[in-house]
Amino acid sequence: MSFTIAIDGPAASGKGTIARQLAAHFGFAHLDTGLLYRAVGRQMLLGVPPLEAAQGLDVTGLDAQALRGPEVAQAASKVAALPEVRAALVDVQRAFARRSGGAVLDGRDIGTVICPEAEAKLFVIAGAEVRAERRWRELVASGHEVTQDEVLADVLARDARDMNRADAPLKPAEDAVTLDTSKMAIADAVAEAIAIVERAGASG
Ligand SMILES: Nc1ncnc2c1ncn2[C@@H]1O[C@H](COP(=O)(O)OP(=O)(O)O)[C@@H](O)[C@H]1O
Ligand SMILES: Nc1ccn([C@@H]2O[C@H](COP(=O)(O)OP(=O)(O)O)[C@@H](O)[C@H]2O)c(=O)n1
Repeated sequence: MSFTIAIDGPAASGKGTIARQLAAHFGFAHLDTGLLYRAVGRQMLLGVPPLEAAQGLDVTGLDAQALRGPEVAQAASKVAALPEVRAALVDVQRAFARRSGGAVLDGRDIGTVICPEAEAKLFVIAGAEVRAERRWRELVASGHEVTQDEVLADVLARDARDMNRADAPLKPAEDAVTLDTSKMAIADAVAEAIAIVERAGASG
């Protein structure tokens, strides 16, 4: 059996949190596709040409902790605008989406480009100030020295780049259900996401 849940949305909207908890609830595997672009972005900061980095990426060995910072996030959204980088990362994501036992992928173009046939699609949003505050708390807790204004600027710059690029821009798929988590606690957002996925035919 293969069942794919596609979750897209802007930076720090809560899609990763929802994706992880949906995967645990339904017993599916989870792929945070942002980590792929972050890994390529980090390589670019180290001087490796982005296409070379994308083609040589070891997707099993990604160190999420080392990829979480705002500098890597900006680099990720720059390499993510390069069509050849996106093309180099398509196959690994599609193979993951179709693995037996079910899969949850979160990113920007999962419901639109990577897996338009996904059985369930969510588009997770929240106000920019709310998202910046959440991400700022998370970064400070993990030892990054950043101000809330710097995080807001990072989030807004990435949103603009991600929404306005020509190739696979951030936008909801026509058949995606939008979930606005601005005023929701994590548990409520997850419960709502589970209900949406159950309505799409998954059981768990
Ligand atoms: N509904 C929510 N209410 C409060 N905080 C949240 C909520 N959803 C996520 N968070 C927190 O916000 C931060 C960003 O969430 P995350 O799931 O990583 O977002 P994304 O994957 O969209 O970038 C995390 O620290 C997470 O714990
Ligand atoms: N499927 C995806 C996932 C991420 N990305 C890019 O990678 C960057 C980092 O993604 P991320 O999901 O780790 O970012 P956050 O939402 O966690 O802040 C984004 O700003 C996008 O530019 C993408 O283009 N397509």
